[in-house]
This record gives sequence, C-alpha cells and structure tokens, in this order.
Amino acid sequence: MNTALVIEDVRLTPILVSDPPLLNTQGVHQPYTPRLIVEVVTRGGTTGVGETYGDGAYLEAARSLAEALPGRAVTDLNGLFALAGEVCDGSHATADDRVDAGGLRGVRNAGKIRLSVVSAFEVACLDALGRAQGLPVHALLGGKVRDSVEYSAYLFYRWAAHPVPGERDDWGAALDPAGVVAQARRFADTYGFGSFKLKGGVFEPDREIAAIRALAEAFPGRPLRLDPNGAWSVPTSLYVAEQLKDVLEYLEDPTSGTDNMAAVAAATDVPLATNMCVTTLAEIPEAFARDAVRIVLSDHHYWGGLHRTRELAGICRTFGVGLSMHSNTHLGISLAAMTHVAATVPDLAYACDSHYPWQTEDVITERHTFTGGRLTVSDAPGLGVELDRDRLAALHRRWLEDDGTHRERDDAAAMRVADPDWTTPAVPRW
Ligand SMILES: O=C([O-])C(=O)C[C@H](O)[C@@H](O)C(=O)[O-]
Ligand SMILES: [Mg+2]
Repeated sequence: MNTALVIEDVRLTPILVSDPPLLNTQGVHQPYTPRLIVEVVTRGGTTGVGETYGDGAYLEAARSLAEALPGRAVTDLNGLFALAGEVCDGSHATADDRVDAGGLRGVRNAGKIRLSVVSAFEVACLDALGRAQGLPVHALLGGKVRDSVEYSAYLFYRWAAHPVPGERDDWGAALDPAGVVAQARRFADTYGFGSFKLKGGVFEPDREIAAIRALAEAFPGRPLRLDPNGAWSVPTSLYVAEQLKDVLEYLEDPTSGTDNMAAVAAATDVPLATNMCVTTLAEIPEAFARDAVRIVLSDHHYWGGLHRTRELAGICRTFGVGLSMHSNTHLGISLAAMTHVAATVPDLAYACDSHYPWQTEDVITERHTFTGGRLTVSDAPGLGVELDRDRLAALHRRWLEDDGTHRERDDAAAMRVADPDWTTPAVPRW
C-alpha cells in the first residue's frame, strides 16, 4: 500500500448555516440549518473534504466512522460501507414512519443515515486521492462526458423574513403566482436557469396550479416541475396532473409511497419523478416493476457517495428510467461533488436541482457561479474547492453557541414560532 494514501486523521466540524424562510409541506426552514464538514488527512499530508447532514444522528454515526478510519487507505472506498455497518450501531436512529424533515426523503432509518454519513467520507477520500494524484474527481470516476452540468431554478414559496430576529435576505416574500414568477425571473436573470421547479405542498392545490400556470405563461416552453413532497392523495394528484399536463416536464412525488405513486402513474401520462419512494436499492425492484416512477432523482448523500450514484445511474439505464438529481440545503463542497458525478453520467437528461442559490454562507474560498444555468466541471485536482478555515471556524462557533434549537432540522418547530398550533400535517394533506 502507498503509505502516503493512508488516513492519519479525520476532522469533523459541525456548523450552522443561515437558511431563508422557505416553505414546504412540513413547515418552514429554520433560520439556521446544521451541516457537517468532514476532513480526511493522509500520512502524505493531503487533506480531502466532504459534506453531509449535520443533525445529531448523522453526527453520532460520523464520529464512530471517523474514529475507525485512521490506518485505512483513501482508496478503500468500497470498504467504507462494511466499516460503517460495523461501527455505527444505529441506536441513535430507530426506523419509524416519520418523514425525515432533513431532506423530506421518505421514512427515516438508521441505514439511510449511515449511507448519508458514508457519502461525506467517500467524497473526502476522493478529494484527497485526486489531490494526491493530481487528478480531478471526475477522472477518478471514469472521466467526464460533459464539460458543464445544467441546473434548474429551485423556486420556493417563502416569507420575506423569519419570525425571529436574524439574517434577512433581499428576495422578499413569494406567496402567490406573481411572487413565484418574480422569483423565477430573478433566478433566470441572475443565473441563467432555463428550467424551474416549484416546491409545492404548501397551499391548496388550485393555488399551486395557478402558480405553475403563471410560470408557463411567463416562460413559454420552459421545463416546469412541481414537487409537493407526497402531500396529495391519488385523486388530487390526478387532478393536478390533468390541469398541468400540457406544461409539466414531470410531477415530483405528488403522493406518498410506491402504491400511491403506481396508482397515479397508471392513470396519467405526466411523468412522475421521485426522491421519496426510491431512495435505497431495496426500494427499486417494486417501484420499477410497477412503473411507479419514470425519473429517479439521485442524491449522493442518500445513496452513499459518488460511486453508488453511478451504480444507481446504471440500474436506471437498464430499466429505461430517467435520472436527475435532488438537492436540499447544501454548501459548495457538496455542489462540487454533485457536479463531478453528474459530469460522468452519460444519460443525465434533466437539469439537476440545487438549493445553492439560497445559501449565502459557505465554507469554501470561492463560491460556485452558475452561468447560463450551468456549472463548469472543474479539472483541478480533487473536487477543485478550497476550505475557508475562517468561515468554517465562524460557522462552527455558531453551532457551539446554539442552545440546541437549530442543531436538529425541524421545519414544523420553525413553523410553530409563527403558528403555535402547527403540527406536521398528516398525509395526504389534500
Ligand atoms: O426535492 C425535494 O423533495 C427536496 O428538495 C426536499 C428538500 O428538503 C426541500 O423540500 C426543503 O428543503 O424544503
Ligand atoms: Mg422532491
């Protein structure tokens, strides 16, 4: 073994990042959201970085994995899964039916949490390996098949400000079709995005249908998507599909669970996409056999890293299912990772999601810049991003000083600040 590639140290830095008051079916984003930055340091003196969810269950699993990693090589990526299975006991995260607010990713369980933790270590190892070898991460994945990756505008209903004092941005409120169109216009003008996704499940469906209609009128012919995170019944999903069939590129998780998705898919020609009913390998056979989804939104945090994302792409290709990319609150390290893996997938036919424009704080020295709705794929060694240690320290300080309110993402709790009677809505909500 090349001893220079052996891991000597692993650093974990939990941080709190400011987040705007974006609405979804569970509630509203808190003013600060937890993320975890992973640094892997090799004996040769190279440091690689990764990023994942920072809530307590993720942090606990990451601590166990970080302790077990020194002495292993950054090339031992396949071994990460077995190692995580051995050392992360999962007692912190019981399987239950609760939809995971930290990503609205279907039910939450220990296996999913473990994969999300492994993803950050895998990315950090690839970054370190790439830096040590002078190769970009995409080259370590087999090479890029495109020089830039297209992203779509991720539109949210939102308030102008959080109901508690804190950071405030200048986007203003978007609570009706005119507000959504104004937000889309700013996204298009600033970043050049050519397709638009609206996070739905916030208002009654007719109101959201009106917003999509307004977008279709303002941006004729552009791909449009609506994603209520499983908030609708089968009949409501079919009603919305019928109303919007001429303008939707796809309908994302209109309803919860493979049974319901299959029932909707059987009765409409509007393609259905998911980042909720297919988020693990175990969920694929039934969903694909029943034609429940036409597009899977990959997410390297869900699937266990960049290699696993490429495996998912191969499975989707085999079954004629399309692939795109999901996102929730993330920083520039993850966006770099997303861009590298997206650059290597041949049949990525849809613009990827990214929350990045909503994140005004970052831990990298140079923010990514969307041009014409696209990010250029970096050919620099590793991910091609540098840690800004001062920013990292400042955001970590915020985490240390937090009284616990923000260390777990809880969109329902944030909503209760404005509406004390709020509880996470049962599904179907409409
Ligand atoms: O596509 C999705 O389902 C998401 O992006 C989930 C996210 O967590 C989003 O709904 C959010 O952050 O409110
Ligand atoms: Mg979604």
